[in-house]
Amino acid sequence: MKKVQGEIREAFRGKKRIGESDLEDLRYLKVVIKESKRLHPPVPLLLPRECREACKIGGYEIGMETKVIVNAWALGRDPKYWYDAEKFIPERFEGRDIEFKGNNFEYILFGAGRRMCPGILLGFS
Ligand code: HEM
Repeated sequence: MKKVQGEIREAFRGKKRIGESDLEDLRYLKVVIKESKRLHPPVPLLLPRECREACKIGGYEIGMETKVIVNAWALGRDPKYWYDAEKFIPERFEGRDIEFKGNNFEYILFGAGRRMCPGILLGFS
């Protein structure tokens, strides 16, 4: 909290007006938000999806019309992908290119692929 407050005060000191582009400078705030969302994804079980055709994922046979629910909450806390997974450590995102845009499957707040959330820029930009 102290660190992120310090960053904000430093970035906006003496400024009378704050615009959206000023937020780009708040790098630590951004990783704090990312870390909060890792531990507490707003949609923890994403949306249920149904398979249009049979497939195999991670060694499991998934039949046609099977409902699949992705547990984003568990992925965000999986020690296979995150060190000290249960701890709040925003610094883990610093200098690493982990985004929520659907390419890092351990961090898929908005889903992934063709049916991922179209509201992503409204929800988290
Ligand atoms: C923090 C905010 C939000 C989160 C975490 C979120 C998360 C999600 C997730 C996980 C999905 C399912 C993606 C998948 O199955 O791969 C989804 C779908 C969707 N979201 Fe969002 N969403 C957010 C905000 C919004 C907003 C602001 C809008 C619209 C203005 C929106 C519209 C939709 C729609 C229409 C779909 C269905 C897409 C489809 O099935 O093709 N979402 N969202």
